[in-house]
Amino acid sequence: MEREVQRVRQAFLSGRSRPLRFRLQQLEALRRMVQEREKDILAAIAADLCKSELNAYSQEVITVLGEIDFMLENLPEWVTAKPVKKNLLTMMDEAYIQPQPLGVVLIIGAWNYPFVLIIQPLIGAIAAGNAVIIKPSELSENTAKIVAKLLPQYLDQDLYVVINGGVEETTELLKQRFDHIFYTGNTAVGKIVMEAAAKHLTPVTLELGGKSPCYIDKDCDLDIVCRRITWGKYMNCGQTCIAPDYILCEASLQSQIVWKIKETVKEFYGENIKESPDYERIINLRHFKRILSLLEGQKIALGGETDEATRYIAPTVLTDVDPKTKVMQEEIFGPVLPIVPVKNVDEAIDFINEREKPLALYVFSHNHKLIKRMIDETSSGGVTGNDVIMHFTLNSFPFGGVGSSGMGAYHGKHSFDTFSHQRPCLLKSLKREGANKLRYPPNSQSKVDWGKFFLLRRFNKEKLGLLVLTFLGIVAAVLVKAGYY
Ligand SMILES: NC(=O)c1ccc[n+]([C@@H]2O[C@H](COP(=O)([O-])OP(=O)(O)OC[C@H]3O[C@@H](n4cnc5c(N)ncnc54)[C@H](O)[C@@H]3O)[C@@H](O)[C@H]2O)c1
Ligand SMILES: CCCCCCC=O
Repeated sequence: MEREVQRVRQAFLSGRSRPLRFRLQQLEALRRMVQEREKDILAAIAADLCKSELNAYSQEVITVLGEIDFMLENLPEWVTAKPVKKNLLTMMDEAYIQPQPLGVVLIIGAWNYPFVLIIQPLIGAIAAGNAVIIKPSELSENTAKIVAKLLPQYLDQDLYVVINGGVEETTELLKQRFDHIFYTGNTAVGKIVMEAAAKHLTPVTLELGGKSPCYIDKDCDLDIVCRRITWGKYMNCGQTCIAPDYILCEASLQSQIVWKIKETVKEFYGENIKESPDYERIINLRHFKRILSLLEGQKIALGGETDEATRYIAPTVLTDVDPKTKVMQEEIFGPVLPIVPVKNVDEAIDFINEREKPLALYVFSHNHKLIKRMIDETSSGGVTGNDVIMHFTLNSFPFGGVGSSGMGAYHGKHSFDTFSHQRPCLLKSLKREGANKLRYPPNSQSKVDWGKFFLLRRFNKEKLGLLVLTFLGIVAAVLVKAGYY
C-alpha cells in the first residue's frame, strides 16, 4: 500500500497533473470513458443495486456527465490567479490568489450510488490538479471492479489509481499520508477516517448521513406533497443519503398522508411492486435485517411485506411513531417512513433542534414565511422547500453536511475549491527600501502614528483616498530616509 501511494506521489511530484491543458484532457478522457463504456457501467450499477439501467443513467451517469461539462467550461477561469485588493503598504506590489493542487487525494466511496459518489469527487480533484487514489465501496463490488478496470484505460495510470478492498485494505490505506481525504459513508466510520487523518494533519471532507426530517404543514397541497415525498423516499429503495428519513406533522394529517402515499406508490410502481423495474432492492442481508428490526413494535400503515431471498422490502409507512423507539434512533436508509405526530411547527422545530444536525431538511407549506422560519431556526446540511432531494442537483450549491452529518462540501466550483489550496501570493520589488524603514526597528511613536494612518484610516472614495495616501506615503518615506524620524 505504502509503495502504491509513493508511486502516486512521485507522479504528482513530476508536475504533470498541474497544467490546465492536462487537466482538461483528463476530464475529456473521463467523459469519453463514460460515453464509450456506458453499457458496462450501467450494467455494473444495475447488478449492485437491482436497478434498471434507465434509473442508473438518470441517477448517476447524468450527474457525472453534467459535472464534467461544467468543469470543462469553467476551469480555465477558476485556475487563473485572482488579483486582490491592496493596502497602502502593498499598493506598488503584485498581490493575487493562486489556486494550487493539494497533492495526493484519497477518495473513499459508499455503495448506495456507487459510481457518482466516487467519480464526482474525482472530477473535482482532477480539475484542481491533484493525483488521486480512489477506494470504491466493497459492497457495490460490480461497480468497484468496472471502475478499476476502466479508469486506467482512459486516464493517466500513475496519477489516478483505484485500490479495491474492504475494511482491512482501507485501514491500511488510511495509515498513509495524504494531502486530503474525501470520505463518503456513515458517521461512525467518518470518525475513524478523521482520527487516521489527524495523525498526519490531513484535512478531510466527510460526506456523512443522518436522519433528514420532513415537516408537512397543514396549509399545503397534500397530493403534490405526497407524490414528491414518495419519489424521494423510495428512490433507490430508500438508500439515499438525503432521502426524507421521517415525517413530522399534525396527528390529524397522518391518515390522509398514508392514503396518498399508497395511491402514489401504486401509480409509480404498479400493483405488483416486485415486478417494477423502478423499485430497487436492499444492498445486502445485513442491511435487510437491520431495516426489518426497525419495524418491530411499530404500527405499519402501509407496506411491511418483505422477501429475504431477494432482499425486497415494500414501500412502508409507520404511523404514530414514538420518538424513543429504535426507528427514530438511527438513520433508516431503507424504504421505511415513520410519521411522528407533533402539535405544530414550534414543536417540529424543537424536535429537529434536540437531535443531531441532519444532512437535509424538507418543509412543505403554502406559507412561505413558515418555510423561512424553519430555515432560520434550524440547521442542516441543505434544505429544499416544497420538494425533496432537489438541492443535490444544483451544482452551484455546496453539497455537504454540518455537525454529525459531515464537514466540507463539493459539487461544481465547490469541488474545485475543496481540492485546491488558495495560495496568497505577494510579489514585492527589492527597490523602495526607504518606505520600509517605517516598519523596521527601532520603533517610535511617529512610526506607529504613520502606521495607524496608512492601515486603519478609511476613505469613502477608495481610489481618491489611495492616491492621497500614496502621496503621503512617499512624503513619509522621504522623511524617514532623510532621518527625520
Ligand atoms: N453525504 C453524502 O453524500 C452521502 C452519500 C452516500 C451515503 N452517505 C451516507 O453513508 C452511509 C451509507 O454508507 P455506508 O457507510 O454503509 O457505506 P460503506 O459500507 O460502503 O462504507 C463507506 C466506505 O467506508 C469504508 N469503510 C467501512 N468500514 C470501514 C472501517 N472500519 N475503516 C475504514 N474504512 C471503512 C468502506 O470500505 C467504504 O469504502 C449512510 O449514512 C448515508 O447517509 C452519505
Ligand atoms: C438523485 C441522486 C441522489 C444522490 C444522493 C447521494 C446520496 O446518497
